[in-house]
Amino acid sequence: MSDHIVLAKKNPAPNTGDLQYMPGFGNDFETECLPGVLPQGRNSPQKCAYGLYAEQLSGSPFTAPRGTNERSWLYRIRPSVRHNGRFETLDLPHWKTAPCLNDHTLALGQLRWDPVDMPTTPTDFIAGMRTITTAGDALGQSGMATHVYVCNADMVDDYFFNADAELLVVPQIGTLRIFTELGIMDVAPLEVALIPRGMMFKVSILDAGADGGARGYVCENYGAKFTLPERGPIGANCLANPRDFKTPVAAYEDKETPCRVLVKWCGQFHVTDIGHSPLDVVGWHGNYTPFKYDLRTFSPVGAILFDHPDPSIFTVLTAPSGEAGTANIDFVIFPPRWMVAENTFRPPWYHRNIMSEFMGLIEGQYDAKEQGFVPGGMSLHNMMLAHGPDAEGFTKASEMELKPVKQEGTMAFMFETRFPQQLTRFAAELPGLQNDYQECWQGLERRFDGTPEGRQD
Ligand SMILES: O=C(O)Cc1cc(O)ccc1O
Ligand SMILES: [Fe+2]
Repeated sequence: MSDHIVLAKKNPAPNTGDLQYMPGFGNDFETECLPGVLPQGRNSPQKCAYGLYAEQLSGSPFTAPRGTNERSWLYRIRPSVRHNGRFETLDLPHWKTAPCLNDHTLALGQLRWDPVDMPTTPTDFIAGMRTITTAGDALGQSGMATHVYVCNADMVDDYFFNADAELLVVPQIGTLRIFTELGIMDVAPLEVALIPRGMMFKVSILDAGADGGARGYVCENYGAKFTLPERGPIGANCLANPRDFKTPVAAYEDKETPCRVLVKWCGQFHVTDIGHSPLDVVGWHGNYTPFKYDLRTFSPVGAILFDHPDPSIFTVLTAPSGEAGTANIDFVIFPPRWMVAENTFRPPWYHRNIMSEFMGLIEGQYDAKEQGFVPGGMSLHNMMLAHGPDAEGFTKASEMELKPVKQEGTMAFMFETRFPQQLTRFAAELPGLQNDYQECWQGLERRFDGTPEGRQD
């Protein structure tokens, strides 16, 4: 950690490296780098301690119901408005925003890709964002985009905020250090991080992969914020537990050198100069916060006698759309777990879905695909398009002895949305697009020639 960064110290949690986090989902937190930064019993005293400025960051309308009302109070060296004049437009050609229709000529179909290559020239997290699909309409504050980021350079004097969406970051290779206005999070593969809409941040690569860079997936959520799904009859525990979400303690940079603030706003990018680091929040309190979550702390609940349940049992976070049970986005994982169901075809069933499914693989193998879906790769099974296990997977799962089997060393995930996902031209023209993906189902033969008990071949 460099000299000019100051970190608050508070209730160190175990196993969090040199950074500290506060546990809980949607809590009202408070954290300060110096004693007495936070005013007590009020938000906006005539003079703030240490001469700081008070600034509110509203993540919901003032009048949102208590359950969804989110804001934080930031006590900072300068207010955010202190930058050098107007914004200028900036070109980031690979980061697209919905609606982004008819951008390619690829025919409709089930799609799968090999991993996107690492960049060969210095590329930071923002420049390395490559949009794969867009869905809905960012201006209508609904829908989402899926991206892959590939980067090999740190953001040093560049800072970014996204007015269009919150960002759910899913690293696949390399550990990211995400320095936000509210604190610093280190996020490694098998962890995810959420950066709230409008919150300033920069990303550096803490630990690059073997090929010198970092890669991962991002879900850009234009709609209502990600929250925990209801557990229904599961009760008060399991799935993603609130205390496993970690919000960083306050941290600030006291840096008085030329910097830039980059903004994504209604699908366009803008930049302005600023003479200091905008990550200058010395203390804050509130419930509009970034957080990270370790996917290994997800406690899966599944079938313990027979049948394959709907994958919604594996929902980590859901972003509601306003229509009950119809998510703008569900973030679903397929973690290591025991498969014990008797007399059951255990992998995912053949399926057509009104929701549109984008999938990625962080490590290991996914149980519906024997080959071709590799870590860092992705697949798209769009609205109402049929999909399911490949022929090899079907044969194996139909004939295996159904003793308990542990699926180990695997972590796949899905960004599932109610909106059809529109492919970008970049995705349609990626060299890693598998032209032979359909082949994986061609070995599924006609099977209507068996006995009532099922064909024995
Ligand atoms: O592989 C998929 O398509 C995702 C998926 C997984 C599952 O267990 C059930 C349905 C489903 O769509
Ligand atoms: Fe599916």
